[in-house]
Amino acid sequence: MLEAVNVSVIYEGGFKALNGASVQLAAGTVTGLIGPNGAGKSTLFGVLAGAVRPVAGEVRLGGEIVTQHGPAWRARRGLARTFQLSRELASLTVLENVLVAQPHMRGENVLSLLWSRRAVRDEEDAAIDKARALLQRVDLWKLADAPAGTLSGGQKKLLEICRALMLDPRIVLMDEPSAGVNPTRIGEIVEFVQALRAEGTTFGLVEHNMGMVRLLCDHVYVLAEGQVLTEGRFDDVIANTEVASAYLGAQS
Ligand SMILES: Nc1ncnc2c1ncn2[C@@H]1O[C@H](COP(=O)(O)OP(=O)(O)OP(=O)(O)O)[C@@H](O)[C@H]1O
Repeated sequence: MLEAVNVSVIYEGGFKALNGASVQLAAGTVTGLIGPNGAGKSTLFGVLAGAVRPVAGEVRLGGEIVTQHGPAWRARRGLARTFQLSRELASLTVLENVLVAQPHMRGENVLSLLWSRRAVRDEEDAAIDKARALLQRVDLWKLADAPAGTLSGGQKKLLEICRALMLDPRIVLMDEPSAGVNPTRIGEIVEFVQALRAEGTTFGLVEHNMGMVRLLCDHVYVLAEGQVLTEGRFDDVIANTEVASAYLGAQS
């Protein structure tokens, strides 16, 4: 379980992007954060991941208070986040993209490299096996040697999820997985996330595509002006007239 409790964030210049927001991502579920542009959804993701430090409130991971720990520390505790492929990563191959997401245990330590080349090689072989298994699941292994920049929008999203999965996360935060994806291909991302959830992975999802939210999310929080306006099952939340007209109507 990952939770934010009464978190507030003030950006430079004094803008209060979050104002006492609380959310819980229950284990083995997909939790959606929805709401209008500027509501604070990405900021709240940043707080959960450790990239944005709240001025008030706390973050708990598996019951432990982790507010003071950054993204790398939280990633080692099983919390991963998907990132849009940067320009640099787009020029690497699909396989290289997944391999560079693997945390290096011995490989980055020069001394142990010298002492234990064999162990490093074994580790690399294991990483390649893991990467291959992931890419095969999403039908990208056949494109392993293609530059990632040549993939379709939907394939890039699947690759971003595979990169996150190299960390063996218990929890994955996904910011707008439908962005830039042909609507006819969104189902492939939905199916992959559903399969991973069935295996026990917990997801947080910031998403404007309400079709995707409806298909995927067990629980939804509606954010507005840095606060949680309401929460519940998707159908119940959108049945709330205030939410439907004021916050979702223009975007769904
Ligand atoms: N680094 C920053 N410095 C100053 N203000 C910021 C910063 N990042 C975000 N903001 C502001 O904080 C508010 C919340 O932004 P945030 O990106 O969290 O909203 P969002 O709900 O994810 O919006 P969107 O749906 O458009 O992505 C916005 O008004 C935004 O302009």
